[in-house]
Amino acid sequence: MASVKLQCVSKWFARRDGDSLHVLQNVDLNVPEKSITAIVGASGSGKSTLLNIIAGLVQPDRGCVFLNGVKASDFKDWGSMTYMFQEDRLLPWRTAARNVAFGLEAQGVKRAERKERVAETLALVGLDQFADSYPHELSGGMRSRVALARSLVTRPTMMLMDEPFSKLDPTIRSQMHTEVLRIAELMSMTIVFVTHDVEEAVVLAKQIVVLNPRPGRVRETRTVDLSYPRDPAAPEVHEQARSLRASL
Ligand SMILES: Nc1ncnc2c1ncn2[C@@H]1O[C@H](COP(=O)(O)OP(=O)(O)OP(=O)(O)O)[C@@H](O)[C@H]1O
Repeated sequence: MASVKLQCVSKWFARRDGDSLHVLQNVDLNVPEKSITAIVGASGSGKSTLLNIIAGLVQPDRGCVFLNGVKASDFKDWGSMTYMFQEDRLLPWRTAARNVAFGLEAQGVKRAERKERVAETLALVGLDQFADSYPHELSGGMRSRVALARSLVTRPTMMLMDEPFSKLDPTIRSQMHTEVLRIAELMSMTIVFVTHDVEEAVVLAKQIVVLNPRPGRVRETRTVDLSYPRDPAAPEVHEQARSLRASL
C-alpha cells in the first residue's frame, strides 16, 4: 500500500536578499494508493518543491505530510519510494546492468540476488539484451528505460517522477507512457509526477492537480475518468487536454 496526504502545506525559501519566497501556500493533496496523479502548473509554481516535500527531501514550514497514513516524521519505509528525475543520471562508467544494480548495492543486497533482480528488471523494461552496454551505446529511449529499471529494481510501491520523459522525442515518450502504465499496473504502484505536458498528464493520470503560481496554490483538482490505455489521438483525450490547457 502507498498513499500520500498533504494537509495545508506551506513552504518559504530564503532568498539571497534576505527576503523569503513564498513557494507553496496551504496545499492539500490526497493521493490514493495504486493511483496516478499529475501535478501541472506554470513554471515556478512549486511543482518540484511539492514532489520534494513528498519525498522528504524538503521539509514544509507549515502543514502535515502523511505517507501510508503515517506522519512523514515517523515514516520508516522510505525504501518503498523511488524518484525519477528529468535527466537519466546514469553513471557513464557503469554498464546498464550495473547502473540498475546501484540501489541494491547501496542496500547491501547479496551479489547473486542482485544479479537475478537486475536481470528480471531489465527484462521488465525490454532491455535484457543490453545489460552489458554502456550508457553512451544506448539511444535516449533506451537510457530512459535503464533509468526506469534502476527506479524499479528495489520494488517500490510509490514512484515520484519529475518530468522524466520531457527530453525524449514524442514517439519514444509515448512508448514510455505505455511502459509506465503497464508496470504501474503490474507492480500495483502509486505514481505522482510533475509535467509541463498537458497531453502527458491526460494520458497517464487519474487525478490532475493544477497549481497556480506565486505562491503555489491548488487551483483545481480534476479526475480523468477515461479508461486505460488512452490513445493520445482520441477525441476525448483531446477534449480533456484542451480544457486543462484552458485552466492553465
Ligand atoms: N532550494 C531552493 N532555494 C531557494 N529557492 C528555491 C529552491 N528551490 C526552488 N526554489 C524557488 O522556488 C520556486 C518554485 O520552484 P519549483 O522548482 O518548485 O517550481 P516548478 O513549478 O517545479 O518550476 P519549473 O516548472 O520551472 O521546473 C522557484 O521560484 C524557485 O526558484
